[in-house]
Amino acid sequence: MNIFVVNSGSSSIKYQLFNWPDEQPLCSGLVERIGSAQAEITHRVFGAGAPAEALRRTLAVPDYEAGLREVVRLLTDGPTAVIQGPAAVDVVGHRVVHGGETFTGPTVITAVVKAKIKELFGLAPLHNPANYQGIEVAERLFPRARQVAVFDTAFHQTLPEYAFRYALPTALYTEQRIRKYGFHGTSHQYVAGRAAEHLRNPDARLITIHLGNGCSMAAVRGGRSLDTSMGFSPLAGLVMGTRSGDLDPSVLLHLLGPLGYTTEQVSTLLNKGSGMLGLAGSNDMRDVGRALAAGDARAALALDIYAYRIRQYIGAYAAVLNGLDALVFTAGVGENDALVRARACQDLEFFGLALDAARNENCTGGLRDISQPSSRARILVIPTNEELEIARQCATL
Ligand SMILES: Nc1ncnc2c1ncn2[C@@H]1O[C@H](COP(=O)(O)OP(=O)(O)O)[C@@H](O)[C@H]1O
Ligand SMILES: CC(=O)OP(=O)(O)O
Ligand SMILES: [Mg+2]
Repeated sequence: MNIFVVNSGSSSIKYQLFNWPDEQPLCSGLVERIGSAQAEITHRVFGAGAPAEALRRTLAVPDYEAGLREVVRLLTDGPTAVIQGPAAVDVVGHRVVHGGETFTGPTVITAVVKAKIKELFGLAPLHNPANYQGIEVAERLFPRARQVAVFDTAFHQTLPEYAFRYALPTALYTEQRIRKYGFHGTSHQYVAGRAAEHLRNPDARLITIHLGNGCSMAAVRGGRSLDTSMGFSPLAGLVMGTRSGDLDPSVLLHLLGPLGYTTEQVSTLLNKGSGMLGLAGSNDMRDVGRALAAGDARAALALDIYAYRIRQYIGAYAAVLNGLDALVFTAGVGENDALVRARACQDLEFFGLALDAARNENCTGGLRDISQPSSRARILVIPTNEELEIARQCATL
């Protein structure tokens, strides 16, 4: 069986094709800057005889349909072909960011499921519309395949009510479903599973720290999410690439009232113009690192704020878990940025956490332990693989 996994973002598509049940990736790739004449496709083929280098191509990709069509061409034609045609794909697994309270596990996509995903556009305006478009295009391009949705929110549906409810009048929850949902669940679930295996402890108390463009943390025990830093939307919690994370809600009222912002402007400011971009001038942590090395004071303060927020959540989640077996760093920043990891683990001796500076600096490859042997809890770096986790969940259906 072949499972094709699609992760449609606001301007990109990440994809991976797996042969099942051996979990063997046949190829993977990324289409960036969809909607531009200078879009870029990076495509990698795995297995015997495959070219070692990824293929990179710049071309016009006006929309998702054009992007996925190009990917299908790479899968089926010429030297990159790994399958005969679209009919060789049995299942298409889609990352869908918001599943509300309706979806607690992988779900075969029907007209009813699509309508529900559409209803949730307002709660995840940066993500669900793109995910939905990815589904519609995949239905056209892989008409024979079963389409399955795997929701970012599903893993966090185990949060106890006292953790997911806000202290607002009850009717706002019962009638309007205003509550904490949490996101990046597929990633937290995947790395928590890997960590528990590594520790040989299925009941491990873990704090998983996903630092990508969007950033979130989760408190996980026995493979169940007990709390997480994102909330009603993916805007809450940590400082992110372009999102503010936690704020006093009065700041919004001040922007909307005395400062005369429209709701649209506030949304753009908090989702797209804040975080590291707003503080340091770039949402890419590599730029912030370079600016810091060049003595830029704004970059130094931005990194202080970013790391301080992570440390606050480590403290909170150690309390939620009543102890800690491991801290797990993952995603683009968490896997690659030794300075961010070092700053996030600073001054946590109280919790018995001791980072090994050399292991942290020289850390490449798969799962790595970067703590000192004397550390009471392990500090792990585990590359996330949302696509593999999505394929596994599709296979369970
Ligand atoms: N070598 C690196 N050092 C520091 N940060 C990095 C490095 N490589 C990637 N990143 C960061 O990772 C981010 C993207 O992470 P990723 O998990 O791919 O995010 P997303 O899935 O949200 O697009 C980039 O914005 C960049 O800041
Ligand atoms: C939910 C979310 O924030 O996703 P991403 O990090 O991919 O933007
Ligand atoms: Mg991501």
